[in-house]
Amino acid sequence: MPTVKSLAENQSEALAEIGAIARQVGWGAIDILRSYYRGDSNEGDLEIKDKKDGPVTAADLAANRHILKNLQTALSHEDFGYLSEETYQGESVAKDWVWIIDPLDGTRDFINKTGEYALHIALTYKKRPMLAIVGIPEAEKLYFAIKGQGTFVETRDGTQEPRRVSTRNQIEDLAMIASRSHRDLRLNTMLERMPFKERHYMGSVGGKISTILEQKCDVYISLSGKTAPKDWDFAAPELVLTEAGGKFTSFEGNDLTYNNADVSQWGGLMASNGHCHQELYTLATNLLAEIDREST
Ligand SMILES: Nc1ncnc2c1ncn2[C@@H]1O[C@H](COP(=O)(O)O)[C@@H](OP(=O)(O)O)[C@H]1O
Ligand SMILES: [Mg+2]
Repeated sequence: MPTVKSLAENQSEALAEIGAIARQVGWGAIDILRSYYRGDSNEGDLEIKDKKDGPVTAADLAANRHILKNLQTALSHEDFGYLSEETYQGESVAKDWVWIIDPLDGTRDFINKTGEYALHIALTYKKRPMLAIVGIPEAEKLYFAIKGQGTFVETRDGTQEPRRVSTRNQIEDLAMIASRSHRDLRLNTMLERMPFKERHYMGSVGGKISTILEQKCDVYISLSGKTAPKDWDFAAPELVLTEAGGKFTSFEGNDLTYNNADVSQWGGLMASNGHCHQELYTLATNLLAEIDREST
């Protein structure tokens, strides 16, 4: 059984072993989400409930139970902490190694049947991601990455292929993707003023990052408003993008940290293929200042 001791002794071997466990758990959660999505779950209806930060369904909760139960069975209980969207108690977890889990990213799109939802499982060490799974149930694909070892996509039959970001390197040639449902006037105005070649909108952070890994898009931009995305929305997508050659930072160019006192990720998030990353976040920052001046 992989433990914190084995992680300290031979990190890459232990992470490879944990990665295999996490992928298996991820496929099980994909099956649960797909069966609720199709309405053929034995466990009953979707039972949609509105919470402060958006809707939650029986599918979120069932996938969450599956992930926690199986990770906790396969791994030493004392060694790892768990920060999950569905069980978050308002406090950070006092462990070095912490799993950050979103069993259903894009719940609103799941309910609205756009097919644009994902599953995120990240293992972080001292607030930074070391291992990540992003499952895309409706594509039956599972992206995974281990720090320093690249990003791969796995299909149902266990076939794995490496993934890299696109080589497009002029802002005018880039395809941008942003949220379908979390956009306010400030973000919309900023996106309109950026000279992208294409603009796309879809649900789920994992889904948007997967379009960059498939080289259909090159940039994902998000901006908090009255509310902000949370650690579980970003931790796993970050690592699968950066290990594929992309960059994932705040509008100030900083890395994000996770499992802080506040799980909200306030401010702007720039995720790109990396080739004009600094130019992109500098432009975003300048445009926001311009927009804010105009509105006062
Ligand atoms: N400005 C914001 N405020 C709060 N949550 C946000 C947000 N932008 C994105 N998110 C969260 O990020 C996830 C993906 O959002 P989107 O589909 O719009 O990209 C959703 O979470 P969940 O569906 O996991 O609850 C959503 O709640
Ligand atoms: Mg969720």
